[in-house]
Amino acid sequence: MAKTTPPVKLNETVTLTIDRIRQNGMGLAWANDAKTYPVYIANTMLGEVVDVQIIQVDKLSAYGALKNVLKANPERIDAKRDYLLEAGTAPLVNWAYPAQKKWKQSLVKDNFAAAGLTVQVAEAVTMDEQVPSYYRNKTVVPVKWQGGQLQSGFYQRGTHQLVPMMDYFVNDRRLDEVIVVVRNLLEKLAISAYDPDTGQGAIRYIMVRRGYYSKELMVVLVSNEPTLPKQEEVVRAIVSELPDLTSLILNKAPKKDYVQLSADNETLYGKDQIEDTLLDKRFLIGPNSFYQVNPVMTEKLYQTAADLAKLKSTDLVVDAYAGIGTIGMSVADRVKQVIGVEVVPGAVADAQKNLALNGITNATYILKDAPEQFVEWQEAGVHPDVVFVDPPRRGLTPELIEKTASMEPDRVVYVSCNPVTAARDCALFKKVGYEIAGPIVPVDQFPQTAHIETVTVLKKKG
Ligand SMILES: C[S@@+](CC[C@H](N)C(=O)[O-])C[C@H]1O[C@@H](n2cnc3c(N)ncnc32)[C@H](O)[C@@H]1O
Repeated sequence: MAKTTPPVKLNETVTLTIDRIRQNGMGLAWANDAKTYPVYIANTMLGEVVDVQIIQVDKLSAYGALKNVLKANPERIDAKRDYLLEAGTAPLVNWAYPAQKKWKQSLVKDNFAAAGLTVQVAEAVTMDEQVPSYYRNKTVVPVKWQGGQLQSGFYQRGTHQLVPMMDYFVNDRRLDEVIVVVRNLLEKLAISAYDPDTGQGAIRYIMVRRGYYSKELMVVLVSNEPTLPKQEEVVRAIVSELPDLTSLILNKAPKKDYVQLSADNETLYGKDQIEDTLLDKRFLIGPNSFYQVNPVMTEKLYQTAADLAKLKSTDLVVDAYAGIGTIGMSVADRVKQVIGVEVVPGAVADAQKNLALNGITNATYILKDAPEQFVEWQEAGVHPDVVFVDPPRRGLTPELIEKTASMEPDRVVYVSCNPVTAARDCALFKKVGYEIAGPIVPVDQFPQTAHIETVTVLKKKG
């Protein structure tokens, strides 16, 4: 192959036009007339003409930092929160919310088109606020001693330098307050924090989770060491400074890897879980359990999924990738039986407690890898009417899709947090006899970010 020289040089400033917005919310501009060499630029919008300083040059593409907007998209705003762009936590913060909503709708359509599927996509279901913010019920924040102070914030990309941050804009405000209170107490008691350079020190992260309706508060100290220095003093101080504390947990995570929490928890104060409500059902939530982060939108998401499923009182329903059983339990009253599967032991334990808490007797949750469980169900002759799937970002496996089709459910309701894998998997469902019924509904669980949740209904053909 002929050796080509990139059309841009490191540190030079160039004027570019944003041609499209990528999946992660970054603008793409072409650096050459042939449109073969893209430059990716954060904090840009479609059609904008921008001055960009080139900050990374690779063989096939480059990254640029926005210096100046020469021609702005009419929906650009100045949220005066550019630190969020650096943190990467709210990449769309300078987009007026209607522009975020419109882009997410088109993103879903484009992803399905790329997978060979022409689909209708409804307008995104959104929060009621004009500027949706302060919605997250959980945050995990790294801490580090720097310049004689214990800082909490985010790691600057590619470095071990922690940038202090107090207002995350997307967290429930009480979460941000609690992080600061706990961090200050740990600082006062001179508790060591994990240093990624040396691999030494105790506290790695502070995690806070709060019930939206219950206001119950869980603080998790994620530690590199099995006990904390001055543990009793730490507990006493946190308990006395946080009157709303329901649960204080030590999570022992001695590994030097990217997994934030281990499965090893010790309750230092209060309960092992907090409780919250979704669609009038009560849920116990442990430190390791997946629980949707935007409670207002979660209710809208589940409502949308249940409505589109057109449930009947005779239906046998599968709740796959169930977490603590929230989807299945929110529809259990309307159907004959729910059978669920989830791979995280703590989540299944919570699901079982949640069944009892809500007096639900027509649902069961199994601890297993979902594809494996689908094989077992299929071999046992199980014939569900409706299958809900809500997998992580990587989506479903071809085997699970094949086994689903073999069980011949009338409807599959695919709840997804990644339109790329949802589109890929729906194309596979099409090959095994299912078609997309009605428009795909995007649900904006993650305003100010590039993420979007979707609900797609697949119906058995013929
Ligand atoms: C996006 S969450 C959805 C959870 C739940 N449906 C909800 O709405 O809260 C995906 C869930 O799939 C679980 N999971 C991941 N891989 C799995 C697998 N191979 N088999 C079963 N569950 C899995 C995760 O632990 C997580 O609870």
